[in-house]
Amino acid sequence: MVDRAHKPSAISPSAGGPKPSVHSERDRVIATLPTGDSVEVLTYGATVVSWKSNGKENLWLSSAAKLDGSKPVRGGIPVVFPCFGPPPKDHATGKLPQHGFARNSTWEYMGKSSSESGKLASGGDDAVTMDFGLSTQQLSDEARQAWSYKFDLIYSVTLGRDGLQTMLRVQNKGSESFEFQMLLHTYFKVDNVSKTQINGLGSTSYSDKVLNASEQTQTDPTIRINGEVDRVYKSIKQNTTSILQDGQPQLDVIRDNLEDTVVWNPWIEKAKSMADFEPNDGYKNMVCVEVGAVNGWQKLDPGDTFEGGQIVKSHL
Ligand SMILES: O=P(O)(O)OC[C@H]1O[C@H](O)[C@H](O)[C@@H](O)[C@@H]1O
Repeated sequence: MVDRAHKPSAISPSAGGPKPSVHSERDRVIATLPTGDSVEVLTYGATVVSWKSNGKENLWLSSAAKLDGSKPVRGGIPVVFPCFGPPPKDHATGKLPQHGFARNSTWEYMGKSSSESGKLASGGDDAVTMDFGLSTQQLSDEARQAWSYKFDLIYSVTLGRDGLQTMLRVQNKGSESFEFQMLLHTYFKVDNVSKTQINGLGSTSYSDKVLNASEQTQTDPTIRINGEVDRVYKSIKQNTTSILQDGQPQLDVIRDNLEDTVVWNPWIEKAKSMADFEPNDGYKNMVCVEVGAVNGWQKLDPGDTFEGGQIVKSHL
């Protein structure tokens, strides 16, 4: 059971008018605003699998994604912790699978809080937050043996009229320090990736995992996708990465206390090689813009807490 005592108490929404609603099903929790905007979160991986605003789905989810807990979800927002990518063998995370254990562990739904105080609730609009917890005791024996530190994670998913906020709080509950990476592996849905532009990463240095080349610099302020892209942008100065479609702003991804962003599109061959990536040409309708702390390691001393995440705003 994750300790929620340090969380601020719920703030009542403004009086009058319809309120957001939250209902839980066997394997997921769904929040809906009076406007019809909604967000759906599986307890498996605390994976956000749908976020709709203005009647439109903002997240890409493979039609072959496994939602039954047998495999991390291909799409939505998988949570990556405590390592990104295949961990280095000589690191404390070295025995864990690619992207760690958070995305394939079952989290506890800790309840909702309504608020008008969040960053999404400007102008007195109601917002609703759902908290999910994962701690050492909930891990599989395999994961706990591979990484034996004591921790609490609280993942807070807030839906507001202005957008979606997802924040991960990491607490060291043990008596020794540990190192971790974290990332929110968001699959955004786009109409046509060939006409998608990504702005806000200009003049930033990155590692190109396709070319296996580190220390590259993004000279063009706009990234266009016309082939496989797998880049880790590091120590980014500006907080907002924007996704444009046909030259029109579609989404803003705002980093909160995180300095890195991965841009990924598997393109034709890699998409075909992933059994859970369907349809095969689904790469045309998605781009991953993944905020995180993945450049080196975050060190967390006993009792300390780290919090980072994103606010995503849709312009459509
Ligand atoms: O197949 P997965 O383990 O979900 O990883 C999917 C992708 O995640 C990130 O974007 C990495 O940068 C990619 O190298 C990786 O291929």
